[in-house]
Order: sequence, then C-alpha cells, then structure tokens
Amino acid sequence: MAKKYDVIAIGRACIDLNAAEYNRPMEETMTFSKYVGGSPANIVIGAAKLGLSVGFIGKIPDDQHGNYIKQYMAEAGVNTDGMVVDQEGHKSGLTFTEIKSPEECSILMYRDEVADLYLRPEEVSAEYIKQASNLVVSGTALSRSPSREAVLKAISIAKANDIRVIFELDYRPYTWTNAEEVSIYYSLAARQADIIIGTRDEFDMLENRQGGDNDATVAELFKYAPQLIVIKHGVEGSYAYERGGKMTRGFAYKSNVLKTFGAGDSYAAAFITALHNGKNVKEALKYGSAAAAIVVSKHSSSEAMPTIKAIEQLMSEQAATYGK
Ligand SMILES: Nc1ncnc2c1ncn2[C@@H]1O[C@H](COP(=O)(O)OP(=O)(O)OP(=O)(O)O)[C@@H](O)[C@H]1O
Ligand SMILES: O=C(O)C[C@@H](O)[C@H](O)C(=O)CO
Repeated sequence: MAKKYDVIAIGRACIDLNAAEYNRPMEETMTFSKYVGGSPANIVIGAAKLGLSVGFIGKIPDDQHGNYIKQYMAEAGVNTDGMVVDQEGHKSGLTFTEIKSPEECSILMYRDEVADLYLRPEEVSAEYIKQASNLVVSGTALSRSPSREAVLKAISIAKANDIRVIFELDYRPYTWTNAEEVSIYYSLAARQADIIIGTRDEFDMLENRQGGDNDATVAELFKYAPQLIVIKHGVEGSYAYERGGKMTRGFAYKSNVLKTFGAGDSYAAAFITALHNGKNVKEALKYGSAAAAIVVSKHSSSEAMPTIKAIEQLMSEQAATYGK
C-alpha cells in the first residue's frame, strides 16, 4: 500500500552561513549568506525537489532561526508535522563555511546546547513514522541524549513496521565525546539499518580504527540487517555493496567546483530517490553522483539541490565520459 510519505528523516535542521566571498580564509571572510542546513534536512529538501513526498522529525529553537527553518522547509515541500519547537531556550546549530579554494573548503560548526540534540523520545510519534516508506537516520543525532534515545525509538518503530531504515553516518566531531562512543552507537544503528551510506572515514569511525578496508567492513556489517552499503571516496567516486556479494562502482561526474561541502547530502537525496523510484543500484549511483556534481558547483547545500531534469541532463551530457 502506498504510504503518505516516501521518506521521513530524523535529526537536525539548522542554519548554514556560507562564505559569500570566495577564495579566502574564514578570518578574512566578512559576509555570509544564510541557508537552511543540517545534513538530514538537506536530504529531505533535496528529495522533495526530486519529487518525493517527505517529512521531517526534529527539534528547532523557539526563535527567529527556528521560524525561518520551519518556514523554508515547508515551502520546499517538506511536511513539518514532526518538527517540535524547543521550550527550554536551546538554540539553532550554526555552520559557517570557509571557501579558500575549490579544493580547500572547511566548515566550522557551533553546536553547543543545540535544540536538535534535545529531541526527546516522547516527542517522536509512532503514528507519523508509520506513514513512511523510508526512515533516514542521521548519525549525528546519536551523539547525545535525549536525541540518541529519540532516534533509537524511531528505528525500532520503523523495524516493527517494515519501514526501510537508511542510516547516513553523517559524522561530525563537534558533539561527540570520544571515538569509542561513536563506534558503539554507530554500530547499534548500523546493525539494524537496511541501507548504510557513509564515507570511508565515517566507516572507520564506526569501526573505531584507521585505514579500514571496504571488503572487511561490509563482510562484518552483512552479518546483521543491512542489505546495501554505500562507501563514498570523495571525487574518486563510491562503491555500493549488496548482500550476496555484488559490488558496483559509482564515478564522480566532472564539475566546475566552487566548494566541496553539500556533496554528501545531495548524493544521498538523489541516490535514495532513485532507489525509491525503482532504479537499480548502478543507476541510483549515477543519480547520486550527478546531483553531487551539480551541488558542488553551487553556493549552498539545500537551496542548490537539483531537479530530476537537471540531474538527467548532466548524466546524458557526460554519458560518454562517465567512469573514463
Ligand atoms: N569535487 C567533486 N566533483 C564532482 N563530484 C564530487 C566531488 N566531490 C564529491 N563528489 C561526488 O559526491 C559524492 C560524495 O562525496 P563525498 O565522498 O565527498 O561525500 P561527503 O564527504 O559525505 O560530502 P560532504 O563534503 O558534503 O560532507 C562522491 O561519491 C562523488 O560522486
Ligand atoms: O550538516 C550540517 O549541519 C551542515 C550542512 O548543512 C553543510 O551544508 C554541509 O556541511 C554539507 O555537507
């Protein structure tokens, strides 16, 4: 039976302040443009733009930033019924970005006492989650209680109701206490997920090691629930491993890169949308990679999310050179 929402994501919806002046360090950047940010928010905004019906679960501050986040997401086509307004004075996370050069970008996150990590389990509605086909879980939301328990509750509701759990590792060091804790909670979520998406470095965090090997990583995780594991390697592309042994490589498309952040979120939005629309893994990797190539050429992560038409146009323009 068709569900009301193709995808519901749980985690943070915050503010990005992206350097409006390029090719200089943060210290010399005087102006920033404001966008909605936060990896899981970016993913549902991207999926909405690609035509999916989406919802969001998260806590936002009771201030002008919270109002802006909710309004922007609603206008972007995201159902906000699962968004809770904080009543304890917690603030929005802020991400400042530095664009030193197309190769040298960094982000600086202000995440002390952020509202998103105060989402409580009792604020997560089972009835809302039951209306979704896919639940996207952000790893950062596992970094602190009570958000951690809220996410674990969401996962168990999804598991009990045959809702596909997609775990986006989304590792951000800022709110974690130590590497062991990351590994414990990442493993707990990963073992229950149907699909896991992360960079090689993020899988190393999950395993609490350095220099991990993709084959060993997937062999271990396939002992549990995952059916599909995607490991991203930046501009070198990505690898999708399916239970049963099939591996498919995704290649990066050429892009006139402005900045590198936003790649992962646009990739996830388009990959998940393509899979939901019935594309096979090889095609879904192309959609994800093409979306990322578009977003890295633009200034924001959320506002820059492409349409299906733009993605397919880029795929067709570069069909002859893809993977070459
Ligand atoms: N410079 C680039 N040019 C074109 N495509 C890119 C570039 N960087 C990344 N991509 C595409 O985006 C995908 C995801 O990128 P990456 O592995 O850097 O994820 P990420 O680290 O999660 O991204 P983010 O920087 O947003 O956190 C890659 O597999 C690739 O297809
Ligand atoms: O995920 C965040 O909180 C920050 C993002 O919104 C930011 O645009 C980014 O780093 C995307 O990779």
